[in-house]
Amino acid sequence: MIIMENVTKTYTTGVPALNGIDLHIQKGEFVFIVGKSGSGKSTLIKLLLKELDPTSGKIYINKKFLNKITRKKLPYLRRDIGVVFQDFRLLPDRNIADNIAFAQKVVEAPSRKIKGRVLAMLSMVGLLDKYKSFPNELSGGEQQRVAIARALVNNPEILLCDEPTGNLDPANSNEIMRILDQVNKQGTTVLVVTHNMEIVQQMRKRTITMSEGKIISDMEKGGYFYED
Ligand SMILES: Nc1ncnc2c1ncn2[C@@H]1O[C@H](COP(=O)(O)OP(=O)(O)OP(=O)(O)O)[C@@H](O)[C@H]1O
Repeated sequence: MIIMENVTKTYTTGVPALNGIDLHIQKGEFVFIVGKSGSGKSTLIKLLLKELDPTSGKIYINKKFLNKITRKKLPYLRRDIGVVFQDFRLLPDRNIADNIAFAQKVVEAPSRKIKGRVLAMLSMVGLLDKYKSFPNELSGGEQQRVAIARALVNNPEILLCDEPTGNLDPANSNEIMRILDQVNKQGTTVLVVTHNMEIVQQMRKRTITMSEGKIISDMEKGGYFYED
């Protein structure tokens, strides 16, 4: 599903942000990626989305060889991957139903199908009654639930979350994790970058620890490498 082979990324500054990453993630896994600030987590996410290309090494997603995907074919890759960010990134001038529908319009789904899918997604994140609200009328936790609904509306095989609970209090963070767990149990592969070690401990999922551009531990069920 996701394969990285000896992947290196060096920015123009010359510092290797990723240095020899070997990573295999199977379909249906739930994986946390943790590590100190600057350890290379966001760079790894950007490579998976092909926002950046590796300096060396190979990346495959769903058997697609990312190194060889042309810019023109990028939308096909992006259909396989939903993304959720720390800062939600909703469109402020559209209500939440339109925020979610927007992602479907981008892939040119028929309008009847869009409506049904948007309602199904809103129901999944428990926000059916708020479909006409605008993002600024929702709490942070609710906005993140909308962002998850938007990321899943095209039924991607993979959901990438970059610090999804970074702006949320513990109760909202737990609710987001409950939804991500449910999404994973329905078959979506879920990858979560986080600094929230409490959540990592509670969830007991595969946890990869990065340090200085390398994977320094890869443990089942919430084990991670303590670094100080
Ligand atoms: N655009 C860039 N140009 C040059 N160096 C960069 C760039 N982006 C990141 N870096 C460097 O690459 C390294 C890895 O950064 P990255 O953002 O991937 O870390 P991170 O683990 O996601 O950090 P954080 O937890 O703070 O988000 C750091 O040394 C960072 O300074």
